[in-house]
Amino acid sequence: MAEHKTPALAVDGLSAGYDGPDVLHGISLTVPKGQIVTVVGPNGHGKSTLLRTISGLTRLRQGRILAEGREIQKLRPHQVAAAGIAHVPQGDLLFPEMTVYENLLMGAYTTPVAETVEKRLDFVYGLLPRLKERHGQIASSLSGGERRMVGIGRGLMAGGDVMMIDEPSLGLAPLVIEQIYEVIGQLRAEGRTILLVEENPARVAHLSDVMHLLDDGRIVWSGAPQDLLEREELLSTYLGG
Ligand SMILES: Nc1ncnc2c1ncn2[C@@H]1O[C@H](COP(=O)(O)OP(=O)(O)OP(=O)(O)O)[C@@H](O)[C@H]1O
Repeated sequence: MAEHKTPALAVDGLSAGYDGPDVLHGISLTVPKGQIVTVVGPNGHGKSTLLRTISGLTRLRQGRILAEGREIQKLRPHQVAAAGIAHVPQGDLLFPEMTVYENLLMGAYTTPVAETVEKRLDFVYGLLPRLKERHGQIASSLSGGERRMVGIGRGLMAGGDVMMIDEPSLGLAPLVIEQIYEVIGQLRAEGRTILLVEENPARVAHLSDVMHLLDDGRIVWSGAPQDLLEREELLSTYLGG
């Protein structure tokens, strides 16, 4: 049965921080294969830190991280990527003077086989035809939405089993946010496994299988997205809605 299968990604009792006290306190969650699991919560409460810790960019102080049941918490970022966890960070973090094509290729840096890279590129261009049209354009001349699409495309080029996407709506106009989430909806329809971070639950409820509400470094609520939207007291306490 599905619930007994090893999850694509699991976090168990994870605590992490920077120079000072812990930012995350005992986070546990699982991302089953083919699902979109979303972490929502106010800004500055640790959502990005969670993804960064899974990626090996921020130091884990306690707990375990498992990819397909295998412990990965001691791996370095490139090894985490090679273990199948792709990270689309907040903001665009593209190489501004490189073309769309070159930025996409950077996502496949752990993949030595040219044919595999070519296949992934075909997939990305099929999903995001606007990037195909602009493959030779330098990243700094793209619109905000296009840059975000390159970021997602670059994550897909890594060919991971799990994509972690950090607040893809950040700084975009409402119509462009819709386009970005349409793309994520297409990935969901493809059966991709995604750990998504977003501030506003209403934007992603329709896409998510499970939602976790993160407040002050702790998961304070987990459940079905529709249930969260109906819990007015949670929304007003934690999200000011
Ligand atoms: N590099 C860093 N060094 C020190 N503290 C940091 C660093 N990055 C984040 N923090 C702190 O960790 C806490 C959690 O930040 P984090 O970015 O994870 O939150 P968030 O929920 O993702 O919010 P946002 O969406 O605004 O990034 C904040 O208090 C932040 O100031």
